[in-house]
Amino acid sequence: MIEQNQAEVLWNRCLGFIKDNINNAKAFETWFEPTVGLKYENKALTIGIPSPFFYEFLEEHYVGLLRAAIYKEIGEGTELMYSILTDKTNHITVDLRGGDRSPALPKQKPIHDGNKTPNILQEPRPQDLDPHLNPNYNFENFIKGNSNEFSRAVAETVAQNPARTFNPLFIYGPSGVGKTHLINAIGTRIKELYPEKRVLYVSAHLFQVQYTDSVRTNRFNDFIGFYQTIDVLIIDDIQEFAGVTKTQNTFFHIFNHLHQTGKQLILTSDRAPVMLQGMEERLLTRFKWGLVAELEKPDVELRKNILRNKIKHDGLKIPESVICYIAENVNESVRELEGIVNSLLAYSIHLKREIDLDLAQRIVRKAVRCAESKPLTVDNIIEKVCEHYKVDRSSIFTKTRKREVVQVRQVAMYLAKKHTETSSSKIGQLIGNKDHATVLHAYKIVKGQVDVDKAFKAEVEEIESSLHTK
Ligand SMILES: Nc1ncnc2c1ncn2[C@@H]1O[C@H](COP(=O)(O)OP(=O)(O)OP(=O)(O)O)[C@@H](O)[C@H]1O
Repeated sequence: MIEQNQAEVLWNRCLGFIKDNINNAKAFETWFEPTVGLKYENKALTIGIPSPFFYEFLEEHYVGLLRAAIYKEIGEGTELMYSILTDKTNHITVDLRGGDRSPALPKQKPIHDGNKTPNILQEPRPQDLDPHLNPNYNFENFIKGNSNEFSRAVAETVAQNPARTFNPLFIYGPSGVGKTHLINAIGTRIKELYPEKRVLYVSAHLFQVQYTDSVRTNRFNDFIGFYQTIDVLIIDDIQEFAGVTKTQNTFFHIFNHLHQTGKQLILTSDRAPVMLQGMEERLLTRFKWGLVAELEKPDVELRKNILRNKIKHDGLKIPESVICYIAENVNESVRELEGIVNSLLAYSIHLKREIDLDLAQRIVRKAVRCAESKPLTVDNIIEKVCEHYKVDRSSIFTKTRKREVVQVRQVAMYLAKKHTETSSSKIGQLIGNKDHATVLHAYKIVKGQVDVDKAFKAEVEEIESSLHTK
């Protein structure tokens, strides 16, 4: 490969020829002076031009002169390539190939190596591009509910009419609520309706890796050119761009190019644009150009429907009472729900027993120990302790000194002191109408036993693990 300065030398010779032969000095100043020789390799000279319009204009008006210049100064058969300096400070360029429309310059071979060879004038066939979509994530198996109805509806609208309605479509929401599923569903539907469209799903992380790699291997032009050929660009977890300025800068140019040329952008994030710290303002503004839709945590009805669907899909038999129990107690994300069903299946195979409420409770307790955000009350504790020791709630208010009832009171007092902010006298009042000294005594006794008796400790821990489940 000849150095770039040699490309400059070659192109300057061509410019000399052009200057001598052009009939209008002003035209030379306007159309040729801003150009620069960038690269010469494999009998192809790449020149940098300020905008795509230069390419159009030069090819339309000066193709004969260009051919004469490069044939004379470099040699017959030399190809001319254009590279748009979209950002002079950062040297971001977009490669175009000259000559396709010009009989004067040699015709280049058609390029159809899909993902690898970007060329926006000779777009690779759509079938050469792997969209990287997950076919398991489609609209058919995306269960509808109150929390996702709006996002789902706009997703379907975008899928029906890419780049005509909401552009960009920005979907945000906490982890595991179906963002990736939904955007894959959009991509898959677009491919079904418009097979000729070049759809690409990419995680923000992968985009960043590709970008860094392209810079490292001197293929930055290929990288940016490739992304500019995409019709529907889907980027997941855009919050990963926060704080990485160069990636943001590059994405900004790709975003602008695609948006301006009527291509669809679909983005997801774990938070709303306004909450995206470390993201350039100009990008945040653009994220809000189209539609920002929130995917909320699924409500209990949606959780039940998702569970029923998964159970049916996996060919499992799980009683409705178990479904309700899981849906009511596992409320963080759909991913968590799916995990519980998978664990249930694994446990039931391992223990060779039917999936029942008891098994579900054990698994849910382990999985969502601290999921509940509501503060515990003394009442919650009394309920769980009574449930555990199978003692009637009302018995703790009687004067009885039966061993099991005394134990229930003491354990309840211990847990109330440990897990609530309630004062000792209030705890005493709520648990059998005792005074604060009794509560402190109970706490000491239970704590002492927990410290020395492993079995008792496990028992108390089991109650503790149930405190946050309904
Ligand atoms: N409404 C739904 N119907 C059916 N499955 C769903 C639904 N919502 C989420 N899921 C399932 O839940 C799992 C997690 O969803 P997904 O990966 O799309 O979440 P996410 O919001 O992208 O999470 P993250 O931000 O962590 O990447 C997937 O298996 C997905 O299929």
